[in-house]
Parts: sequence; structure tokens; C-alpha cells
Amino acid sequence: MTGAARAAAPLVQLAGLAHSIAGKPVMAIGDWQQTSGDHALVLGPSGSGKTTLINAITGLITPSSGSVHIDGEPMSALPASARDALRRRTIGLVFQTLRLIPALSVRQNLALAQHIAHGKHDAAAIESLIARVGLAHRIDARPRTLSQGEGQRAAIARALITRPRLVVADEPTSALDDANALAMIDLLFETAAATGATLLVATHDTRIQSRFATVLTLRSPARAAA
Ligand SMILES: Nc1ncnc2c1ncn2[C@@H]1O[C@H](COP(=O)(O)OP(=O)(O)OP(=O)(O)O)[C@@H](O)[C@H]1O
Repeated sequence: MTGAARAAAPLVQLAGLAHSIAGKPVMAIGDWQQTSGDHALVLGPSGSGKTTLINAITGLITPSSGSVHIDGEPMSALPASARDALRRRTIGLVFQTLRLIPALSVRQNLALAQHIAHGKHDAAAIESLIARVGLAHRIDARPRTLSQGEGQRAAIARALITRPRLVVADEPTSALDDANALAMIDLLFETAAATGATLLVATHDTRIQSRFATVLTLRSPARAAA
């Protein structure tokens, strides 16, 4: 795809997207698209298929029907190794369980992410992003010594250090109290603005809904059919 065609393509484009496991429908979206810069919330109750949708968007599963395009590239149609490469190039992931590597410091976690995505090391970019999320004083700390809030800030920095076009966050706030949930979303918005990323946040946490102009509401396909 040419640069001009890519610039015109939606960042995320879903067409007829649905997924079944052992014949049971677990996620049904149909058509949806997200343009670059348009932060979006995927909102749905437990079991409505949010994680399944994220797994399809990030190329971790092959949807049973329909397609996923990321930045104009056919994620769902690519072989596994090409999907991995597309994910590393374009997507940063933030999980509720932070998934930082325990044996590495915060700085080293970011360095590894940078190396995997781009095969390069930019120490100044790491220090600057860690300072931006308010963790300069913990840069050489191991993840197990961080507070929950510090760990979440480290996980956001790790997702953004590769300067992904899309940041996908799965339930980033559900374990947090009201003040920390909103602070987490504010930090995601601020770091996304600083690095040029677009956010796609999946949650059942309605407290953060008002922060997003675009909301995709999911219903369990089993309930929708009932
Ligand atoms: N590997 C699997 N095998 C069988 N059923 C599955 C599997 N993965 C997901 N499901 C089912 O698919 C449905 C959607 O699951 P999914 O995890 O996508 O929902 P969710 O909206 O993310 O839920 P939660 O908010 O509880 O994490 C659920 O009914 C779940 O039990």
C-alpha cells in the first residue's frame, strides 16, 4: 500500500466481524471503523466479547467471520508471523494485569519493548517518557516494588515507547477507585497526545464513558439473539 493510500485508510476497520467458539457465538460487531485521532471506548458487560474483539483487532486470534484491517493492512488475513510484525509496528497494548517483566527494571522493560518493535535503543526517549508518566524516581525499580498506580504508569509508558499508532487497553481502570480510574484515563489521553497515538479502550467501567466522544457498545451475541 502506498503512503497516500495508508494515510486515507481508517486506523481500525472491521467488516462483518464475528467470532464463535465451538459453534457458540461469543462476539458480533459487524462493521465499524475508527479514524486516527478519534479515541474510542468499547463498552460492554462481562462476557459481551470485549477481550475477544481486542484479540481479533490485535491479530491474536483469527475471527471466524469478517475481517480486521489495521492502518490499511489486512490483519486478519495475514499469516501469523506477519501479524506479529504488524502488531509490533503499529499497536501498543495495556493490560489490567500489567504484564511487566519482573526480572527487568522499568527502564529495561521499555528498552526491551523498543528493541522488539524497532530493533533499536533510544535511551533519551525512554527517560523522557518515564518522566512524563511521573516515574523518573522509579526508573531503575523492579516491577514488584512498584505501587499499583506506579505499575500502571509503567505499563502505559511501555505501551507507548514504541510510538504505536494505536494503543489498545483492556480493562485499564476496573480495579481502581474513582479518582485513580479517571487519573489513569487522563494519563492515557495525555501520553497518547504526546506520542501521536490513538486510543481504543475496552471496559465494562461506565465511570470513564463520558471522557470518550466515540463509544462502541457491545452486547453478548447470545443475549442479542434471545
Ligand atoms: N477460549 C474460550 N473457550 C470458550 N469460551 C470462551 C473462550 N474465550 C471466551 N469465551 C466466551 O466468550 C464470551 C466472550 O468472552 P470475552 O472474554 O471476550 O468477554 P469480555 O466482554 O471480555 O468479558 P470480561 O469483561 O468478563 O473479561 C464469554 O461468554 C466467554 O465465556
